[in-house]
Amino acid sequence: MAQFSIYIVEDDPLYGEILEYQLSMNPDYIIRRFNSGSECLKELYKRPDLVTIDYSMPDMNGLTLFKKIRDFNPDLPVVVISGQDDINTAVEFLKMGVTDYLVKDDNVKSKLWNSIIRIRENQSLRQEVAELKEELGRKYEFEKIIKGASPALRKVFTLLEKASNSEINVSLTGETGTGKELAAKAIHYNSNRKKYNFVAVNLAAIPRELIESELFGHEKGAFTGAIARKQGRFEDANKGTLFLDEIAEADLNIQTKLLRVLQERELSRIGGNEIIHFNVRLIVATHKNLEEEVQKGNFREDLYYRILGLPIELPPLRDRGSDVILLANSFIEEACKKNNIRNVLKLSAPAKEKLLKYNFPGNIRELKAIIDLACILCNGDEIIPEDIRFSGTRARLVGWQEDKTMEDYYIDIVQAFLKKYDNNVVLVARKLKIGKSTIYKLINNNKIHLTI
Ligand SMILES: Nc1ncnc2c1ncn2[C@@H]1O[C@H](COP(=O)(O)OP(=O)(O)OP(=O)(O)O)[C@@H](O)[C@H]1O
Repeated sequence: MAQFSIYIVEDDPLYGEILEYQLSMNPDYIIRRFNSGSECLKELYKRPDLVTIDYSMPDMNGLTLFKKIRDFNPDLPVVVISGQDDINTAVEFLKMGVTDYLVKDDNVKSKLWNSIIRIRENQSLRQEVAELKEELGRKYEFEKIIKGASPALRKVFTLLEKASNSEINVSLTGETGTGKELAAKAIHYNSNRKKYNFVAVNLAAIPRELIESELFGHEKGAFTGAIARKQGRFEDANKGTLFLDEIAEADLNIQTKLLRVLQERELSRIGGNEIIHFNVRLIVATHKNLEEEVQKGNFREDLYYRILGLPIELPPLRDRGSDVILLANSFIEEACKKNNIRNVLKLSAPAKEKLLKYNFPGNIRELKAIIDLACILCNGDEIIPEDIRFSGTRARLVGWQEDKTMEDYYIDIVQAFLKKYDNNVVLVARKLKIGKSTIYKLINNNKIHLTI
């Protein structure tokens, strides 16, 4: 067990010594003795784990001292040791929240010993309950922010929890609108860094020539237009989390600078000499396949390994089964509130069917926009299929690329099905109406990689 600090307030030096001697038999107990209440009060800021007080002290009586201790720390256990065997005083103290009331008799040493054991047991139980509550709170928070209950999302929740409980860098992948930024925020706000800043930078949204100054800051006059010193986003995120969205868009020059800064955990602003140390957790996101970008020579391999950390893939909405309806209902509720629609609208059965059949290339962001519009178009209490409008340009084949061959598409499709059905080759073969051996051949020839 950890060390346990006990303050003894006792004006009788002999009695104080006896108590100290008895308690110091336990090597975990760190004892300090005070001859008066005021001396003890001055040292409370050092956060003892327990205070024992004599009922009658020269400078203040036990009751006054106890009230002052309570004002300072309402949770600190206090044991009163009194020369008076007066039941009324004992009851009064106990009602006020004293942990124990002991009478100075021949057995007081062993009674105090047992009382401390009980207090410690209680404290560790309370701590355990608090920890369990916090853990529960965390789960609740994740599920409150990131809505969904599909098996694909459950796997993500497990990883998000691991990420928030640790300090590891995180790399989020997933198609546009799958909730990468939301996941990054959820990690931050469930982590020990939550009291500090969550800073998001979208590298695709900033002109190339400004990225360096945005990330690392600049000194006044560092370049034309630098009219004042500017702190960079790394500094803004100190002790917190820096979310670099669209990391694949960083050019090789920025990649090199990022690598150096991340390796050394220090930076200097453009045009400055001062070395600035920082402490950030990095979360990066991209809708591209970074490994492929490394192979193509577009992304530095050493930087890739430095930022990879814990990779988390956000599944596309079409792989989240009935989460589509769960999310739709939640967005309907939000939209009705926002638009002052009194009765929360319902999704009719054919409307649900229409949503479930769609492939949502824009994922959750697209679903949200579709639902917002449907709530406005809806005439009754129920959303009907006609209220649900898919934008023609978006309902295209996902992943369409001119340089892909028919075989590439074939492989993509089989790979996607294997992922969706947990690598169940027999089931995938049945769904796609192809032979099992065809799939096994693709796996054996390393054309398909089974992912977990
Ligand atoms: N599971 C979810 N529950 C509720 N809302 C969600 C969920 N996932 C995403 N959203 C919402 O969908 C929208 C898009 O999410 P977000 O911006 O996090 O996606 P993204 O993957 O970062 O997109 P992009 O790659 O385009 O930057 C946001 O409004 C977000 O709040």
